[in-house]
Amino acid sequence: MSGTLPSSSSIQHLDNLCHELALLCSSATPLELFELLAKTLHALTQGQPVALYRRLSTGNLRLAYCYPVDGTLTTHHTLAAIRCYDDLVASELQLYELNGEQGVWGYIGHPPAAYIGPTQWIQLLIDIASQRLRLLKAERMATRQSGLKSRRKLLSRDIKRLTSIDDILQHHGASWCEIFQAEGIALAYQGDLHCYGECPSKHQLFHQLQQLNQQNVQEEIIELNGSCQGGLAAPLSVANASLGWLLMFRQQPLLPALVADSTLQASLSYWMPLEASMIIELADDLAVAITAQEVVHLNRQLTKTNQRLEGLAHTDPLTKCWNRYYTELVIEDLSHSSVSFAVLMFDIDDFKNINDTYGHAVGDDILRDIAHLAQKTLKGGDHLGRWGGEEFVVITKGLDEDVSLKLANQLCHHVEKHIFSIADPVTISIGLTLAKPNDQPRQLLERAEQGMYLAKMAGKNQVVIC
Ligand SMILES: Nc1nc2c(ncn2[C@@H]2O[C@H](COP(=O)(O)OP(=O)(O)OP(=O)(O)O)[C@@H](O)[C@H]2O)c(=O)[nH]1
Repeated sequence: MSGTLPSSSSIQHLDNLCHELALLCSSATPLELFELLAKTLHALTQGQPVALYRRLSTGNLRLAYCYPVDGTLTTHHTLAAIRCYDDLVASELQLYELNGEQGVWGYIGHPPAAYIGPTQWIQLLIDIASQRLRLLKAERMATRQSGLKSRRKLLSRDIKRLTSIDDILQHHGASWCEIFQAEGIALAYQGDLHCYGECPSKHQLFHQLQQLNQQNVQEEIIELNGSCQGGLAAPLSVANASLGWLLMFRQQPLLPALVADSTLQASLSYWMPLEASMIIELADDLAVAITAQEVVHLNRQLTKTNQRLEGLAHTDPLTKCWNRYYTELVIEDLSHSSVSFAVLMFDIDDFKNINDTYGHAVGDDILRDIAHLAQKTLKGGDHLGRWGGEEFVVITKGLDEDVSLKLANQLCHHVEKHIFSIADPVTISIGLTLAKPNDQPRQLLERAEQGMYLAKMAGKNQVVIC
């Protein structure tokens, strides 16, 4: 071109080229870009089919796009058969390199054409397209990476709140699908499958997992074929222990409806290396989250079991109030503290008579009723324990003698007024004592018992302070 005036046809070409370049520069997705580039090449070669191959990290090639979309692979079988650079060279296709960040990203090519537009313009078109592709990919990956980063933060924050793997998938599945442009996610953990979105059937998944586990694979990530075509599997592992698999699925092939040929299907890649590494990051987070969740769950169960055991060890089975062992501990503890407290010991009057008249089972009911009644009379921080047989002990804190006496009298009164299931009256006798400095538990209890004995002596159904 240099030194000569351009002809009118080359001006026309230039016009078209400027238009194509403008379109390429404004393409919003790689697919749109491939379409435009292939369409332009198709026109410049007077209707030759155009194929685009992506270079994999293994050095092999994969057909990623072809134009025209319909029918090309049926009429040009050789395009689909190209799997490596040697195949490409042997094919005699007219080739152009698409350069990515790290060298050749892929190739675009077409069968030799009888007429072809000016090659330097085509090269310019390819260069601009490569540049645009790099930009689009960088932009898209940056958005997705930052999306994944914030979802990973949310996952670690949610570990304690989410109660199961299904719960994790319900809360995060939709966002992960969006970030990875996937239709479905499955988590295989301890022989169970948990699915979100559109996944292959459980039968197909179990079959696939069997294969994955048998392969004893060393790779970090595996693209799936066959019935799980479009799936990517990343191992869930913590500290080198394998827990299961994270599977992601893209059901839509890059070449819609073109690829009936299953050998070609097997050679299609649905995931980019950067996506794969992002999925590994997610799998690592998930493995930690699931393990942490398991630990939280086990801890909760352990705490519950401990509480139940502790409750059983400290509770009287008949009346459900504290037992003597625990009541002794409470008195022991309070005796060594500076807290002021009073001890009430009470006993059901003529209980042997009640048992003899109405039977032991009715006697048990009366014991339960009295414990319930006492519990209702006492305030929140007070302690009620069954001391043995028909004897109970109450410990109440922070009350002086007058208020303690009032409480004891109230208790007597409530029992007397209560309507029990028997015709005979039911009453109690109470011994009351206040803890003195340097009191030993035994001294305290002896005084309370003495008071109770005196109350019985004085005619029962009353309180005596000792
Ligand atoms: N139903 C029932 N009876 C019990 C239980 N534990 C002890 N007893 C009975 O409580 C009765 C206590 O009788 P005594 O010690 O003679 O005292 P009392 O008849 O209440 O006479 P006073 O103390 O003088 O009023 C005995 O008959 C015991 O068998 C129990 O868990 N259930």
